[in-house]
Order: sequence, then structure tokens, then C-alpha cells
Amino acid sequence: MNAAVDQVGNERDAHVVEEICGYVTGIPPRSFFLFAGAGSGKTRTLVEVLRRITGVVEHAAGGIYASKLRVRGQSVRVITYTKNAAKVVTSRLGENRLTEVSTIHSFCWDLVKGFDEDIREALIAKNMEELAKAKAHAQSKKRGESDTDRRKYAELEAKAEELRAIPTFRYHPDQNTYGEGALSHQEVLRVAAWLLCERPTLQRIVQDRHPLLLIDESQDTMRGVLDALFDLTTIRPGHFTLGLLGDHRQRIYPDGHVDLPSHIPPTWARPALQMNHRSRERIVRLINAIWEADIEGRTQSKIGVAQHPRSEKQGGKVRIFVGDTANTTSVKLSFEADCARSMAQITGAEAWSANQKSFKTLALEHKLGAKRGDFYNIYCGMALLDKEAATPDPNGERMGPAMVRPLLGGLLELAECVRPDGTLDEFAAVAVLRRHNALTKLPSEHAARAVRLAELYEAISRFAVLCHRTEGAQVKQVLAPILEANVLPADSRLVGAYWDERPPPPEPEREASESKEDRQRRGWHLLMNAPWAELARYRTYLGGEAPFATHQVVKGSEFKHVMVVMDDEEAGGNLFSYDKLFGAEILSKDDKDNIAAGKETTIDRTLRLLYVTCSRAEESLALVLWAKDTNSALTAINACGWFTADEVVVLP
Ligand SMILES: Nc1ncnc2c1ncn2[C@@H]1O[C@H](COP(=O)(O)OP(=O)(O)OP(=O)(O)O)[C@@H](O)[C@H]1O
Repeated sequence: MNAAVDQVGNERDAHVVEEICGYVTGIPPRSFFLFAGAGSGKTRTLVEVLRRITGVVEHAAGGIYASKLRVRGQSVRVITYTKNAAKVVTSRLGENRLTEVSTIHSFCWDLVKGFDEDIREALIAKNMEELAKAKAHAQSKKRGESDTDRRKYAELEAKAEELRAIPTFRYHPDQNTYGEGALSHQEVLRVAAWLLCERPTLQRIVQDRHPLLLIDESQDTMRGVLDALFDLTTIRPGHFTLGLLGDHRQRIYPDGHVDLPSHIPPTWARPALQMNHRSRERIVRLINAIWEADIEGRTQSKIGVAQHPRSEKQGGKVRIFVGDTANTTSVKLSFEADCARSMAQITGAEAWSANQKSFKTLALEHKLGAKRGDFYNIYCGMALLDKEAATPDPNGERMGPAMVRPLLGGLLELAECVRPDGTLDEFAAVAVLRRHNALTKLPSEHAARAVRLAELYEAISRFAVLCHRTEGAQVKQVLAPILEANVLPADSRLVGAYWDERPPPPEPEREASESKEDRQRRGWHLLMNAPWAELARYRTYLGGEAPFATHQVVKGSEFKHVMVVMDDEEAGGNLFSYDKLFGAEILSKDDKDNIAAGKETTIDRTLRLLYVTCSRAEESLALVLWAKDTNSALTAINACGWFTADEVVVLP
């Protein structure tokens, strides 16, 4: 941070763009880490720097920098965390041939694609590393190697053999790739990181193409790639500059460096943004306090910059509601509705009222969101079929499991053609059928064609009646006329499940012991018997448009009014614990071992997650804690100093 700068008020960060331009265009240029907290306007800063150093905005040193890029056929490479973020940067930047913006997966694939020999070598090297690690681990055990260990060695050796026989590798940054030579998203990052360390030619290529690489959300960037890029700044100094933007307080994913600031080389510049342009004063004060908290079980350092709200953003409301997690889900939901009503009174904002309900609810786990959004049965069914495809991603691009086609596509589109009075908008329905290639196989002979059209009409009319009578109708019933008359192209697995009369297998005692086939049969059964009305709500959730989201998926977003639901009991899992954070549960032996070893703890992870969720709110924030032990939680909450007495509400 440039200590000479003493600006106050909303303009206190005004010098940062210029400061960064100075580092980038300096001779020699200097790498930097921009510490940019929640709502500090990272994107704006990034775009303003890019505009200057690519000659869009007049800037003496920037103009020279841009000419050099042009003459050398180079560009500035910008890496964002999501595709959406890449689109935001690109759209704000406008047409700019000197900048290339993409996700890290696209960047890494651009580097390695086509170099099949190298990819193979990298994969085999990683495989050998894993084998050596497995052997070292097994041999360190008191009883020595077990049969399981030997099986693992054999699997890894077989995998290496397989890799040797693969001629070409395939990958797509935006979708999962399957079959021989298909690389996973993780593998592409690992391969690129390995090759960047091992191949001087690749290092040269990156430096020659992109003398400057800027990485947004660097706290969550895979550390292997980041380390390889750190090294690149020291090979041929002056030829490659790295600019990291980020906030380690907002690290959500386990891939990033545990403590990014401590990895930044001492020679780097460290500018910082101190403003929070997003949230009102009360919320900014809360997130500052959260980060400064001394909580038993915290091992992460308090390094960070306290934020300042904009001068016109005084006020803001915060409440924490504490209730007993032993309540049933329906009781909890009704209390949460009371919390929203209470927020409506406190803030006077219509958004919290039962009529509008336009606040955003953030839950830790999809199941919590699914219960609150009333699509629990559908979600559980989809998750059993294919967990990854069933959950939304930060780009809102997930389509649900491929095997349920046409449930989430054509079928819901057809349902939208049913008017509120139950009649069918035939014109719109034909357009849906056309879009989904349902009319391409009509018989050419006149009479047969008429018969088939009548059949389709009959099926869709029955479907419209069933759709309209949504109360109580199950997916299987509504699907029946469409599948039986073969109206829309359907996945064979869906068709098989529809005709499958067998009862579902029982729920296993341990998830891991269940076969994929049994799991999917249970999924199909749940899905077919789920209320039809849940399907549309689930699709909205998948697209990121629902008023519910998980804590992790809202990275980079902002909402006027936010309700954070914290309920360890319902969420399951042991990576996070709001009960431990808020004193409703004592630390476990594992937690204590981690603290003693200075490792990251449940408290560290949960504190950061809370930091991220609270910092999404602009105007008002309701925290709802469903605690295992409400009395202990209340004692800890009253003692922590984050809230005033009138901000703590006990749910009866
Ligand atoms: N200089 C500024 N003046 C006024 N408003 C700003 C300024 N910079 C950013 N904002 C606004 O503040 C909000 C937060 O900005 P932005 O989303 O870029 O923050 P961020 O640093 O990416 O935050 P996070 O890391 O929390 O996602 C946005 O609504 C943005 O329009």
C-alpha cells in the first residue's frame, strides 16, 4: 500500500488504477498482488487498468505499452474464475484486440492442446508421483503394506499403461468430456502446471504471447498453476509480469493457497483497495468484525485491510435470529417466514414482505435450498442420478442430468404453452415441437400423416389437462401421454425408468456401499413420483434464477437483501460448522489436532464462508442460526461483540 497517499471518503482508492499502471508499465515492470476485499470494485479497477495499458484511454506510459504489445503481436491475458465473470470483463472492456479474457481452464487448455506427447508425459509423471506417495504412506504404517495398498499400486500402474496407449487427448472447458483420451477439468490444470514447470519452450511461449497475466479471484486459483506462474516471473526477469487480484478472506474452494498473502514474493508491489462500494455501513462493520474475530479454533491470520463504506451508504440493518435445530423442517420454514416479516418491519423494505419475497436466501447445502424452494423431491431424485449435473454452477449453465431429457427441456417448454385457464396455446406448442425436432419424422403419405398429427394433438391435449391440474399430479402421470405417444425425443434411460415397475432398492446404510445402478434406480423412483409442480421450480434453481442459492455459488454476486440460513444438522457434512463457530458445539478432537498442527480448521472455513455470504448484502442482512444448543449459542453471540443486544433475536 502506498503510504504517501492520504485520500479519504469515497475517493480513497482513486490512486490504485494509476499505481497499478505504474507497476505494469515500469522499466522493469513489477508484479503485484492487489488486495481487493468484498465489493471493493475489483472488476472496475481491472477494466480501468486494461483500458489504459491497451491504449483505449489516453495514458502516456499506457500508450507506449500498447504500441509495444501491438508491434510484438502480444496481448494481456486476463483469467477470471467463471465464464460469467469473463463475459462481464469483456463486455465492459468493449472490443479490445490487445486483451484476451478467459477462465483458467480455457487458458490452460490453450497452452497444452495438441501437445499430446507432452500431455501424456505429464499425466504419467503425476501418476508416478501418486504411486510413490502411496508406497511411502503404506510403508510408514506400523503393519506395513496391506492388500488394499497393493491393489492401489496395481490400479495406478494399469492407469499408466493405459495412458501410454492413448494417441490424442480431448477436453472442453465448458463441459465434461468422456471416453478415451478425455481429460477432466482438474487434469487439465495439473498437466498445464507440470508442463509450465518442466518445459522451457512452453515457458517461452507464454512469456512471448502474454508479457502480462492478470488473475482475478486468485485466492481460489489452483495453487499448482499459480506456483508455476510465480516461477515464470523469475525466469528471464522483466519478460513476464503477474498481477493477482483477490481476497484470501473470501477463499471458498480447497484448490487455492491456504494463505495467499504469505506466498507473495517480497519484491512484489501490494496495492490495496479499502472501499466497500456495495454494502451499507452496518454490514461493512459486521464483516470487518467477523474477520477480526478471536475465536477458539481459528488458525488463519487476521491479515487484511479493514473496509470503509461509501459516505452515502450509512445505515443498513443486521439481525441474527437463533432457534433450535431440533424443530422440524416445516416449523423452521414457518419461523424463517416470521424472520422475513420481522425484517420487513425493521427495514420497511417491501422485498422482505410475504407478497414480494424478493430477498435472496443463501443456504449451505442444496438440500436446504431445495426444501425452502419446494423442489426437494425432484432435487433428491436428480442428485441420485448424477450429483454434479444436478447442482447449479456459478455460471447458471447446468442443464441437469442428460438422462432425464426431455423433462427439463421440451417438456417444461410445452407446459409453458398451457394457459392459466388450462387451454393450450397451439401455435406456441408447435414451435416447441419444431425446436425439439419432434415433427421431422412425420410420415409423408397424407392419411398416415393426418393420423400421426391427430395422435400428437391428443397426447398434448391430455398433457395440458394434467399440467393444469398440477395439484397432486406426479411427474410420471404428466409424462405419460408424451412418452407413450413418443411426442418428444427422450433419453432411453428415462424411457426404461418410466416402464420399470420394480420397487426401488432400499436406502443403503452407508452411501459408499451402494452400487451406481441401485442409486440411480432410487433416483428414478423419487423423480417419477415427485410432484410435477416441483420440476419448474427446480429448473429455475439450476439456472441460478431462484431466490435460493448455496453459499458457495454466490461468489461475485450481490443482492439488496439477504437471508443466510445456517443449519448444520440439516446440511450434513463436516467441512463447515456454524454451531462450532457460534459456540453451540464444542471443538472435536480432530479440530484440536488441526489447531495444534497449525492446519486449517472447520472454524477457519466456516468463518470465511460467513464472510462471503454476509458481504453479498447491500442493504439488509438476516442471519438465521438453527443451533444444537441455543443457550450456548446465545451466550457466545452476545459475547462476540459482532451484534448489539437488539440485533439478536431468539426464536421461541
Ligand atoms: N468506484 C466505484 N464507485 C461506485 N460504485 C462502485 C465502484 N466500484 C464498484 N462499484 C460498485 O460496487 C459493487 C461491487 O463491485 P464489484 O462487484 O466489482 O466488487 P468486487 O470487488 O468484485 O466484489 P466481490 O469480491 O465481493 O465480488 C458493484 O455494484 C459496483 O458497481
